[in-house]
Amino acid sequence: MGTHLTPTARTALDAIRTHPSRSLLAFDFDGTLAPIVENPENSRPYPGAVDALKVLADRGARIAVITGRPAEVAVKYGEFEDVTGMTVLGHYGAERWDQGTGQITAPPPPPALDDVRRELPGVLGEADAWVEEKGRAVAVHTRRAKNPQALWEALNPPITDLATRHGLIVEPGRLVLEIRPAGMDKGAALTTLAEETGAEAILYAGDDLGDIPAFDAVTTLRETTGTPGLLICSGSKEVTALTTRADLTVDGPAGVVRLLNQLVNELS
Ligand SMILES: O=P(O)(O)OC[C@H]1O[C@H](O[C@H]2O[C@H](CO)[C@@H](O)[C@H](O)[C@H]2O)[C@H](O)[C@@H](O)[C@@H]1O
Repeated sequence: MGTHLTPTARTALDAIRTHPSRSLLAFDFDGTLAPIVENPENSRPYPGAVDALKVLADRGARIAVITGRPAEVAVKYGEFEDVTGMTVLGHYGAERWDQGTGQITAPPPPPALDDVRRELPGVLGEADAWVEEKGRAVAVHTRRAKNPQALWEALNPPITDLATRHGLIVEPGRLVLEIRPAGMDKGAALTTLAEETGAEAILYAGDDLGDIPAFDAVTTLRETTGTPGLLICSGSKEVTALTTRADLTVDGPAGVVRLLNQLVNELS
């Protein structure tokens, strides 16, 4: 694996192989562990993904998923209950589930979301969009529209305006515009977890724009603390922004699982 890696990425990979118990392996969910599907409620991990995570966790690696999903939903869809010591950070890090306790911590949803919910139908009008209710956020999906990308682009300005008027932000993603509170992102979430675990090597895998802060966090940790990091892009035609930042681009969730299995086979 990874014959053309940069020196820091190579160091990270070697460290993970040699000392999995000192490593933090963190993953985005949709588009990285789980293939993209039309209906978000049907999203499930690629076959073999969770089995590979279980083996790595049993070898002592700290496994995390950092997702835009509510933590409870990611744990349920991912069937992560048996991955030893795993942490799921939901809503970009605002929520947390730990396998050890089975507990979820989640701050209350921002009251401004109620106003957004009231005004959203007027903003969407007759648009062929689907609204996902997420508790601490609402996501407007265009994947099932006749022209998904055109609708996404048309809805971006009015949805951004709606969010801004209510002190919220828009998280753009793969044919989705999510209205959510500011103040947390996957970079801050990953940095906190890296500090908490004292990880000596980090792997992060993601596919979408919301993963860029996590990629940046790994880069910063490499530069400031010297922690070796390996950045994996779960490649797609929909998002190309991560490929230039990644050490390795693989072929979507199938490629991520291939890589995990390779890692499992290479553990010392
Ligand atoms: O941070 P993630 O784990 O990548 O979650 C981001 C969003 O993922 C989901 O939407 C995406 O996946 C759907 C299922 O494959 C797909 O239909 C949709 O087009 C994608 O944008 C999820 O529904 C969102 O709530 C998450 O924020």
